Amino acid sequence: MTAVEPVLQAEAVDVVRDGRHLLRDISLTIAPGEHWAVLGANGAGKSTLLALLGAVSHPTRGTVKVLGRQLGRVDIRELRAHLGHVNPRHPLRSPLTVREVVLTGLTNSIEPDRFHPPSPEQRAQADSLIHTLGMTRRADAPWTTLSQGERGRTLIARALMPQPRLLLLDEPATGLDLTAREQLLTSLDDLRRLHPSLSSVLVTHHLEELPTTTSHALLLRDGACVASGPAPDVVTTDLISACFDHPVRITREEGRWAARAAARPVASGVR
Ligand SMILES: Nc1ncnc2c1ncn2[C@@H]1O[C@H](COP(=O)(O)OP(=O)(O)OP(=O)(O)O)[C@@H](O)[C@H]1O
Repeated sequence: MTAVEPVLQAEAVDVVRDGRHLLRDISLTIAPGEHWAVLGANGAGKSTLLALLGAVSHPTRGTVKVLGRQLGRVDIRELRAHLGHVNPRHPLRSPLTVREVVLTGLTNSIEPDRFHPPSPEQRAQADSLIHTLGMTRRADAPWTTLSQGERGRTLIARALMPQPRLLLLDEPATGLDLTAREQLLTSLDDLRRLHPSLSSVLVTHHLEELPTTTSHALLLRDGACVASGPAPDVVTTDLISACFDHPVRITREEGRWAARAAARPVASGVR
């Protein structure tokens, strides 16, 4: 039996900036079909890790390999073609429609490439992704009129146009209201079921923002790994309390996690 090649492998990675360790000795292997959550408090190093995984920055020490090819040794554009990185601050100002925005994912450009119009197959692929992300009714709506949640789902469809092996999501539910957050999480679950070999990494500090299909988790604290592995082993009361340096109680219901402050022991004599 041949072993499945990991989509991404980070080994003993350190990131040092201005003499400060932002990440220390982080190792992570992501296999096809795995959906990782990276959890940690503000400043723990989550975005720094995601920038490494997205080939946006380089490690100070250690190696990052995308589909077996090492960051720093091969053309970075070639590696990035396998990585769907969703930038929540997408700098689009013009009123392109949802469909047009999704199609710009083919050229990873902000505006459409007028010299390379998409083929009928590519248009059909865009419509299929728009459908999976629950945006069919808004496919012809201009970007400038979209809600934050609709923009987020449009950008995920855009990132998927080049058929990446790994989707990187940095706090995709931040700022969304309850309905928009639930629509986003349902869309992510649908997407993962429809594309079983796609892998993903989702960064958040809110456990309530984890889709039910989250399979693995890595907990960061002050740039170091507190725990990593299958989500049920890692997203636990003890490990999350250690990660956030605060006593919390973790529950999981119908696949979704929730965290709340652990009840404090009542001191004797106090009513
Ligand atoms: N270029 C840099 N030079 C020095 N320090 C940096 C640099 N970039 C980030 N940092 C610091 O590194 C730490 C980790 O930042 P990072 O953005 O990765 O954290 P995070 O876990 O994503 O935080 P948040 O949840 O607040 O977004 C922070 O203390 C940040 O101020």
